[in-house]
Amino acid sequence: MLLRFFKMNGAGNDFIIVDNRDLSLTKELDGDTIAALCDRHRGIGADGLLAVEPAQKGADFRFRYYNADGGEAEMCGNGARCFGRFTAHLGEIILKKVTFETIAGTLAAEMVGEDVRIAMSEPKDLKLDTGAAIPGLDSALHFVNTGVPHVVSFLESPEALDEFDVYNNGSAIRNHTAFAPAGTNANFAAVLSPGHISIRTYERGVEDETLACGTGMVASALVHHLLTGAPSPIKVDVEGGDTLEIGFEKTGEQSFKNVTLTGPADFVYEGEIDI
Ligand SMILES: N[C@@H](CCC[C@H](N)C(=O)O)C(=O)O
Repeated sequence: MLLRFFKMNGAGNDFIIVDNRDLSLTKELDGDTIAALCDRHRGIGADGLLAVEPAQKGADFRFRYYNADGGEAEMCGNGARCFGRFTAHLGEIILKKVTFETIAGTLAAEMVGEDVRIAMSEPKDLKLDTGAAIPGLDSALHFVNTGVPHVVSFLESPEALDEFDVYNNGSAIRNHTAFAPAGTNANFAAVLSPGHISIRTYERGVEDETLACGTGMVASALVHHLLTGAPSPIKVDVEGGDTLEIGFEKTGEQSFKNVTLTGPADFVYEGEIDI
């Protein structure tokens, strides 16, 4: 069959997006097919695939997200902005706000000028300095689930981050027994100035560094706040060159509400491919 798809990216994290509101694609889009579509040499190429499905709990849509390896993940921050932009354009009138159900909860996307702002789920399982370690890395491994699991480790300087081996260190953290069986994404960060950080992320399910990771930016910004007291909003520079903004309100020593992620979500092209 011919699959109609759209290609989008959020800060360089790139996605295939398909409209499955009539559920006609559900059988076709198995894990192997998704992995083949995301293959950068033999397929369309992407960090993940987003499917728009009908809502089950009263929101506007249901959000499904699959990593490049074909496995489903609970949430994707950059994907959520692309999903928001895409679904806002599905009707005759372009919507300003859409809501959608993810495995991590019901979220909202609001169009803010050129950007999209996601109202994120409340972060959970936050632990500063988990005590886990990998050989050759001295900095502490902090953990927080911002929709999906994230480790955050702050390096001593932006220069150290530039030269850092994200692939090998990220893979060691992603597969560390301390974060099994789900595994984790791994973010390496550096402070540029108070309230402004830079991060690089190794993504679970892509099994490599990506140009940006939205839930990773949120995790890193919240850890930066807890370690330094930097107030909301926090700016995050990513490997793809963009700077995004994380907003939050603190509700307790290590709890937050009204967490937002604001940044770009761009259409690239649309096409058809035989699957
Ligand atoms: N790119 C994402 C995160 C996607 C899911 C992640 N790879 C996982 O499996 O946890 C983002 O922008 O948040």
